[in-house]
Amino acid sequence: MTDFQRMVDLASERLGGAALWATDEFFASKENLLKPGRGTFIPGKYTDQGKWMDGWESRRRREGDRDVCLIRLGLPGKIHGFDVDTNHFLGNAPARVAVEGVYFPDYQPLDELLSPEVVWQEILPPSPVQPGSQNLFPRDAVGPFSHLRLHIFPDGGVARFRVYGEVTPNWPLLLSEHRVLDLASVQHGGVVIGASDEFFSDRRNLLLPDGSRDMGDGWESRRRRGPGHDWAVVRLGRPGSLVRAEIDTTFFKGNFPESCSLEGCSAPGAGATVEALEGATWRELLPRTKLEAHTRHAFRLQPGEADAAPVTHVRLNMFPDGGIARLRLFGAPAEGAEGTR
Ligand SMILES: NC(=O)NC(NC(N)=O)C(=O)[O-]
Repeated sequence: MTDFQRMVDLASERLGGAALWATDEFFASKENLLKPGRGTFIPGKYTDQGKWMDGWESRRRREGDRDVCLIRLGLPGKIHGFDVDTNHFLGNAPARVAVEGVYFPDYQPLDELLSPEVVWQEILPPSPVQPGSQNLFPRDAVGPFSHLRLHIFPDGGVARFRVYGEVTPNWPLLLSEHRVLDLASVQHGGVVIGASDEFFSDRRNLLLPDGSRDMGDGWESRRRRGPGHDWAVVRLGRPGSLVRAEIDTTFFKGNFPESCSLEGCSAPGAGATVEALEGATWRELLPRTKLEAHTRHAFRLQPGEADAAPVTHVRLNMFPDGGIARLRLFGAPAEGAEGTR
C-alpha cells in the first residue's frame, strides 16, 4: 500500500461524498464509485440493460470522446493521490482517465456546478489505465478542492474511485461557532498516523463521524500472545487543550480492551509520521483506566500546567489488545500561531 492510500478517502460515501451527475450510466450507476470495498462480480447476473456490474459503467460510445462523472467530496481537502480501480472491468475498462477539480466553500446547486462558467483545474491529465486493476496516481497535495470531475476516455466502467488526501476544515467558521469541539474528528482534520496492529480493522475508523455500525467499523487488533500492548497515535486537526475524551467500545463484547490510557504531546511541525515523534515528551491525559464491553465511556482529562503548550498528538494505549469503535477528543482549539500544526 502506498503512503497516500493510508490517508482519508475524501470522496467516500461514508464521509458524505456523492456522485451528482454523469453523462451516461447505462450499464451501472455512478453511486457505486464511492462505495466501500473494491466491488464484486457475480457471474450470470444480468439486468434488462445487460451484465450487472458493481461500478459506474457507460454504454459503448459511437460519437464524442468521453464520459464524465461529477463528484462532490464528502469533506473538502488537499489531494495526495487517486485510485481509479477498474476491478472486474476487463473487456470494458476505459483506455484513459483524467480528473479536474474546483473549490467552493459553500453548498453549490447542481445547475451551477454544470454551468460552463465554472473554472475547472486539471489535477490529473489524461492518463492510461489498466483493466481489472487499482490504477494509482500520486499527486502533490494539490487543492483544496470540494468537487471533482472524473473523465473516462472514450467510455467504459470503473469499479471504485478513491480520492486520498488531507481534510481542510473551515477553521474561521468552526472557531466562530465552537469553544470546545472534537479535535480528533476526521471532519476537523484529525488523522490516525500510526497504530501497532490493524489485523482485523482499520485504524481510520476510530475518527469517523457518527456511531459505529457493526464490529468491523472500529479499530481492532489481533489477540496479543506476547508482552506489550496495542496503541494508536492521532494527530489532532488543530492543536488545543483537551478536556474530555470519549472511548467507545460499542460492538466489542468478547474483545474489548481490559483498560486504556491517553497521553498527549506538543510537537508542532512533526507532521504525519509516528517516527517524527521519537523524542517527544508525552504527558498523561488519562491514567490507565478499566473499560467495559459495548460502552461509550466519557472521561474527564487531566489538565496540563497553565502555560502548557497546546497538544498536537495523542497516543491511545489499549491493554493488552482488543477493539475500540470510536475515539473522541474534545478540547478548546488554540488560536493564532499556536493553532498551526
Ligand atoms: N459483457 C459485458 O459486460 N458487456 C457490456 N457491459 C455490460 N455491463 O453489459 C459492454 O459492452 O461492456
